[in-house]
Amino acid sequence: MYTALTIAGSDSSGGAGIQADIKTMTANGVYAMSAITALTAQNTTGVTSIMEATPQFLAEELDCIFTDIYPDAIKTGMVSSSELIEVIADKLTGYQAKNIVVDPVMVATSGARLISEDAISTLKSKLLPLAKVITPNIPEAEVLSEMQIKSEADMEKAAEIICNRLGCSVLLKGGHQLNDANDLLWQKNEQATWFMGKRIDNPNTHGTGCTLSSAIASNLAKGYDLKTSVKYAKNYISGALAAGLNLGKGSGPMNHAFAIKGEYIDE
Ligand SMILES: Nc1ncnc2c1ncn2[C@@H]1O[C@H](COP(=O)(O)OP(=O)(O)OP(=O)(O)O)[C@@H](O)[C@H]1O
Ligand SMILES: Cc1ncc(CO)c(N)n1
Repeated sequence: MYTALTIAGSDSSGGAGIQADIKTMTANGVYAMSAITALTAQNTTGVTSIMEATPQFLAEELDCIFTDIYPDAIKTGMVSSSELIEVIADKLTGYQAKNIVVDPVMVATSGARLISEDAISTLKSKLLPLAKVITPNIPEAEVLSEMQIKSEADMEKAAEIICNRLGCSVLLKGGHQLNDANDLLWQKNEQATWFMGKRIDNPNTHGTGCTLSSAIASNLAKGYDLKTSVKYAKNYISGALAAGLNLGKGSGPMNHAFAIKGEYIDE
């Protein structure tokens, strides 16, 4: 069985973070493991409290995983401090991890900040360069490229800047702000590949970013190339959104049980 690891924060409401990642990996037929960077007390309306793991504990989680069931792919999500980012970068390098997908989580859908200001520079210098692909949304890409993004042409410019600076491929997600849910994959030698998505009329988007990056990692674990992995992951998230679950008082979670599995759609 193919195996994948998520290194991320726990979401007590089960819609984002570790819980979204494990649901996604399982639904995509991959054995899921987790190294928890922080506990969050949160629900569909917001985050009320965060308790970080200690750097030493996170290091032990990663040692236990890598010395026993070696992951075929890894996804990282919420990592709130420089120290924790450094532990992850050291361990991923030391264990020669492959197929690393970094979701540079900065702010939750509800608006809560999930990373400290100084950790952003550590993320840029230590973790993002290890990634096969990073998956910023538009506000995160604005921080990483230091430019404003108002159009699909701006998305291409920003993705190129990030790719050149950090040396990794960039999947810039349009879902957040622009009208269509079109995502841009920028790879060093191939430049722009667009993944077109129709905007699904569903206000319940808690955990979309976590779900997409976990689906990509699952597909990489199975041996698909990056473009195919993104294509199937986009199909998965569209299925999970279209299933139309409506739970909670705020922006609710998606339905993984009825998400159509990525591989079976080829449009
Ligand atoms: N309403 C929608 N309809 C179709 N696809 C969507 C919709 N909203 C988001 N997506 C898709 O979901 C994926 C995640 O994108 P999004 O920009 O929402 O991530 P994010 O902002 O990082 O998520 P999060 O809110 O969990 O941090 C992308 O492929 C995006 O195109
Ligand atoms: C734990 C966690 N990770 C990521 C996000 C981003 O959606 C969130 N809301 N919570």
